Amino acid sequence: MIETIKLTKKYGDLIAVNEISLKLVEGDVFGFIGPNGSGKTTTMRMIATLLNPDYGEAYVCGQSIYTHTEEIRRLVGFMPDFFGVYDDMTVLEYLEFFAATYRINGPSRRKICEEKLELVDMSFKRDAMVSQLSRGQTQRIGLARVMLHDPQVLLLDEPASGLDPRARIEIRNLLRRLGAMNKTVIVSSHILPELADVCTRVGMIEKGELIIDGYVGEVMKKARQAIVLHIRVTENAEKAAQLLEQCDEVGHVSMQGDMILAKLHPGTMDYSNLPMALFEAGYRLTLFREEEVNLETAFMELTKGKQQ
Ligand SMILES: Nc1ncnc2c1ncn2[C@@H]1O[C@H](COP(=O)(O)OP(=O)(O)OP(=O)(O)O)[C@@H](O)[C@H]1O
Repeated sequence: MIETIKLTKKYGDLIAVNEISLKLVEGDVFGFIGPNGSGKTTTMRMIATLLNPDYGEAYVCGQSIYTHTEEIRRLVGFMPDFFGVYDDMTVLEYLEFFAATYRINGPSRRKICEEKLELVDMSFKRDAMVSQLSRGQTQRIGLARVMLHDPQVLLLDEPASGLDPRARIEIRNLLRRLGAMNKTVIVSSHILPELADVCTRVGMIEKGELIIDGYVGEVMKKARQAIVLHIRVTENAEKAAQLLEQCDEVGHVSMQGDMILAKLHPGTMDYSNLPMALFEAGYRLTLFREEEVNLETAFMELTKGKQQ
């Protein structure tokens, strides 16, 4: 659905996007994560044919961004991070106006607009003035707008920025629905937890370079190369830590307050000896569990050393 090959954009000496290669298929909801200025918008604008790359190639549904601009614009719905709305219109008029620009005419136009309003849970505001919407409601109308022509690919630039927690949850639910509808979605954010539970795939961009890219499961697996145990004993934690350090399974031990963090050697899965060793030395355990690997800890682990 979307393929980029060494996609590159420079602004003078600055390499805003540096040889990004990506391949996304139908139903992929790709969380594009990176700090401010890392190149997310620039990448999306190139895929949307709004900006010419300096080097590299991108295809949307098999069509090149260089030769099939018109076709790609029909296939893509791009929601920029900032977009204007026309104040003196009702919500429905606003959508009908944009539907007309997509040449959606006749009786189907109203129906399509109402369907998209339904999809973003905004039917109850169909007759409200656009100027009277909250920021979250405006974002949702923006999403309805980019879906009017039923694009196969959605490029959503920070759709949840500036929204309250409830509106963020609604955007997440909507992203899930889009994936279930077999759309291909790229959604950017500089906040990882915001996207962690809705994306099927994640990529992290730093200074124009894609430093991690993979299906959520793969990323977690990569990060899980070494199990970390969280251990707490009733007393003499420092001594217990020293004892653990002598065990064959353990690679590195550190303290976090009164908790011992024991990182096992990569690939070591069986650590059943460790509680035994502690018991036999007279320690009483109050905690013994594996550190949970969620997407956030996975990223922290995998990007160690890659970010300056
Ligand atoms: N038109 C331009 N001229 C010069 N430099 C630009 C231009 N557009 C973007 N840049 C630079 O390119 C880099 C990448 O910008 P981009 O907007 O793609 O980042 P981003 O990851 O989307 O950031 P944010 O999270 O802040 O939206 C930044 O250093 C930015 O200053």
